[in-house]
Amino acid sequence: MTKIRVHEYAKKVNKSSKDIINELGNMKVEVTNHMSVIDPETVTKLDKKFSGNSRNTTGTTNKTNNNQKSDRPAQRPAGNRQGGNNAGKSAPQQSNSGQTAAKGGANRTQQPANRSNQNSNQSNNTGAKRPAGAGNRTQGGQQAGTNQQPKQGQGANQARSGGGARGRGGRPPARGINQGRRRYRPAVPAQKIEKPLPEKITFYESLSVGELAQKLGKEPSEIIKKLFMLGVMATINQELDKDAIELICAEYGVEVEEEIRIDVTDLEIYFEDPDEEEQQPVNLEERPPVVTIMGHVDHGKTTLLDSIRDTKVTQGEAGGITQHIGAYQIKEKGKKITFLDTPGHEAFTTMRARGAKITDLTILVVAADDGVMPQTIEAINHAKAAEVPIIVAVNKMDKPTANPDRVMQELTEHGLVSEDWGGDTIFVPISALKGEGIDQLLEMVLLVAEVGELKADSSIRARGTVIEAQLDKGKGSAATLLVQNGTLHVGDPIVVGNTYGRVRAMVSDLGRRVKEAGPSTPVEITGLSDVPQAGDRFVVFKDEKTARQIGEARAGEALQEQRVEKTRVTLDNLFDQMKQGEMKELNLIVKADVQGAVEAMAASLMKIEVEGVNVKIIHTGAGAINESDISLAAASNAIVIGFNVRPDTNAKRAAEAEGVDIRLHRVIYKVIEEIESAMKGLLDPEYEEKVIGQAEVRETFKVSKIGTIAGCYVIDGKITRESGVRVLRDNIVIFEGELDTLKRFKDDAKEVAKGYECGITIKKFNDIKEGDIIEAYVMEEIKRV
Ligand SMILES: Nc1nc2c(ncn2[C@@H]2O[C@H](COP(=O)(O)OP(=O)(O)OP(=O)(O)O)[C@@H](O)[C@H]2O)c(=O)[nH]1
Repeated sequence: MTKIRVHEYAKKVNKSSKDIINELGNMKVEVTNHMSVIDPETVTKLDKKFSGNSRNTTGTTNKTNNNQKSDRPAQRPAGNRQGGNNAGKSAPQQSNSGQTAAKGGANRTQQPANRSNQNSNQSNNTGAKRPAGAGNRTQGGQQAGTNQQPKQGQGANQARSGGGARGRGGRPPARGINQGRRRYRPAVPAQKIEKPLPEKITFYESLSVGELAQKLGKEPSEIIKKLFMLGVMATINQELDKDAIELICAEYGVEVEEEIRIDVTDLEIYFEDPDEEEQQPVNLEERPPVVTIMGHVDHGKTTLLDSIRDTKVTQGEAGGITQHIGAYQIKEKGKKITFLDTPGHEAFTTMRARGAKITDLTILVVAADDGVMPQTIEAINHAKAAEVPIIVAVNKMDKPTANPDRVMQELTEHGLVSEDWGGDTIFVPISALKGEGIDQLLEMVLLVAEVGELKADSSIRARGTVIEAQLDKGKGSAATLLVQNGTLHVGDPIVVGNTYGRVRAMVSDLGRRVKEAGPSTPVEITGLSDVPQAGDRFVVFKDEKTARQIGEARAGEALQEQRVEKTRVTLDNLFDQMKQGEMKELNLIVKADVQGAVEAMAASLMKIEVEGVNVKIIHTGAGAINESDISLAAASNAIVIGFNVRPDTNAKRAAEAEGVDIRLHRVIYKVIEEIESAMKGLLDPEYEEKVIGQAEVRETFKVSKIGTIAGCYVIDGKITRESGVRVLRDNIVIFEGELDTLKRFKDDAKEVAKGYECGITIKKFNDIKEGDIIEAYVMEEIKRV
């Protein structure tokens, strides 16, 4: 007889390699794996064991005396409900014999094959005693849960002593599960071929033990055992978390992937991962760059935009009457460039605040006769925060006072170093007024765009961003969209922000009706059910029904969200957000009275070290906190720190509207302390009461339905509509509550100052008398100064 490998022999006798390896183990013949060679002598022994197994159709089992781990097949055939039921209860008992159970696991999976194919030899008494003994089995199953798992030796004896003995304790408790699951199997099961393990399994959120077993092609009992060995007690229906799933799969060398279900109503997904059906952009082609022009007031942004449009748009587009739709497209050297024609960074940042990144490139206009100004710096920081490349257009070069070197010098301090000086920022001297240098500027735009490798696929359904939108008397809702990917067609079912519809008509920047618009093209569309907002995303869907569903769902969500305030970072919630892992970087904007203080503060703030969060200063400046600071803060989720400066009125209003946190200080170390404490979660908002004024009650009037009106005279400070009030009678507080109405003569007043008369009513209090003093107060947050 020639030498034969394990797997070859297994094939020959119609068994799995594992069976053979086990059998060899029982015979005390050592083999390492299925490739191991079996010597002829052993083969003969094996033959004795396996010979004629194909004739065996009785369902009896090959039992060896020392193979007590394989005692189970004899018990398995017809189903046993109790056995299954008991599985859970009995699982803990495995602890008595965890080792045995684990070792046995491998054998057990192959048992059915033994059962069907093997002729019984010296150990087949087990099987022989139970032809189709359902009764026995039921009992066995019931008892499995209540009996202790035997030690190996015991098991072997019990196996030999027949089904009954085994039923009382000869099987591992978890086997009940198998029995439960197999109750519909025929008494003589077909040969079981072990399923190959999958390479990878996927799951969503969690899997039950049963589901995991199914995915792995294993018996649940095997998984339960593995879990047990890992210290986890589980039942078949128990849900496993990601860690447990990964642990088990690692044991089998199977890869795990957690499925992330996509929220189809989130339009952002169509931008980040456009993996929606066939909508994956594959035919990527070059697309025109989208350019925003920014710069300080009066440095020539509008003039430049007009100059470019006038010189370029009309060329080759004779007859077109440019119309303002928020963006326009030109052609330079055969290539298109799209300009957003709302100059200034407000529009730019508003878009970014809404999560839309549409600008590929920024032209920073700096007047050569004026140099770098506060808004120039703001623009730089806005562009940097959005990671958009900057080309500097040094404007007004026609002026005799033009000093481009100064501009270059000053911009160096802000990280923009000209190529001439060894940096990588492109500077182009221009005169927007005279149209000089425009060609070079556009050439540079194309160059930077080329480096940026801007690509899009015009064959997919369109998606992009709203540049402007308004309600037009004649047209209804009209929105200028910038197509960022794909092609937009008339008739397309579209979701725009929280509204939807079908594109009824499209008008280009030249005022022409068009049927389609490709990547980077701005078009004005009509046909939406409502007016979207600038910065909203739009996505075209395959049919109107989907668009309507998603649009309506988004409108519903938006309504709900309106009620829930946006959670901007404030020092008070900073720690919570850090804890929730939402923040890794704390963005700060630092404004101070003098540049020296700005630098000192920025330097100290950068030194703060708190684990898990970095301080990033995204903008600094000397001077009052202005609206632009707030919009940058809102877009970048930053906190504004004012050192010896205050926000101006517009900034205050904007900060309130946007929920931007402004912290005002007069001592540097207090600023540092406050930020540090907030990062460590130590900051509690503190409030104190501040009395703002007193009014004396001179007369009272009782008016039905209104109650008592107190005719008062403000004797100190002022009374405001929002203040809390206390009623003092002979210096004793007799009531504390809220103002209801505050009137000057017949009109509602916001506040009434000292020396004036007013009428006051107090909520839920009518017992006002002449001579009472109404004290007004407000609760003020204590600024940590
Ligand atoms: N001499 C000269 N004047 C220019 C040039 N560009 C713009 N100007 C003038 O500078 C002034 C301001 O120009 P705008 O284009 O309105 O400046 P802007 O940056 O758009 O200003 P805001 O819209 O207020 O932010 C106007 O009087 C322009 O005529 C130029 O290249 N040369």
